Amino acid sequence: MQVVLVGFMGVGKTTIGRILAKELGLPFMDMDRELVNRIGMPIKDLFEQSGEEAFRLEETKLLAELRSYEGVISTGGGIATRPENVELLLQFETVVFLHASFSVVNYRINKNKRRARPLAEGDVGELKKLFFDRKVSYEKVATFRQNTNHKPLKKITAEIREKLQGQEC
Ligand SMILES: Nc1ncnc2c1ncn2[C@@H]1O[C@H](COP(=O)(O)OP(=O)(O)O)[C@@H](O)[C@H]1O
Ligand SMILES: O=C(O)C1=C[C@@H](OP(=O)(O)O)[C@@H](O)[C@H](O)C1
Ligand SMILES: [Mg+2]
Repeated sequence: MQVVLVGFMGVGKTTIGRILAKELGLPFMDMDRELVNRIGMPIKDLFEQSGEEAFRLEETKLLAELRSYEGVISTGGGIATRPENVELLLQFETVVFLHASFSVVNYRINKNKRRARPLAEGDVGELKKLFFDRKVSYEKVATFRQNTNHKPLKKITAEIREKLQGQEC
């Protein structure tokens, strides 16, 4: 089984992916964590040293490698912005679009500063624009959507599992 989680920064991809994988008894891959291991530095440092494009190239390479990965994959929030990633994502068994309101993701990003997100460091207006601009690309690749606003994590993963089961029938 392949389950890929997409959605904006702070929507809960990493947190939910880890729990969902455990509940389904599947391996878990957080793409950002894997990329940090591979490039040997925090994402923020790569952005500063080599630019965002260098990160995007590594991200696409990893996504292509994961095409036959059996498990739960948490992507980074920018995954659906490149057309080549959209093509790849459409080939995975199930892609879940996690969504929440802008105020919720903005709150979560701010309380979670330690995990540096270079694209969230600027003006809140820019972040909001990115939030709305990216929505359409997540929709394009999604098999189904899952709301993560004001809900306990276990309830979110239970709802995803129910939708996954519904798909099998
Ligand atoms: N359903 C939720 N309710 C409350 N806090 C959440 C929820 N999902 C995620 N969080 C918190 O929001 C922050 C961002 O979550 P994270 O999983 O890193 O998001 P993403 O990988 O989508 O950027 C973390 O501090 C996490 O604990
Ligand atoms: O939205 C983005 O472009 C990014 C989101 C981050 O992942 P999360 O969505 O897990 O924060 C990380 O991949 C990188 O900072 C770029
Ligand atoms: Mg994450």
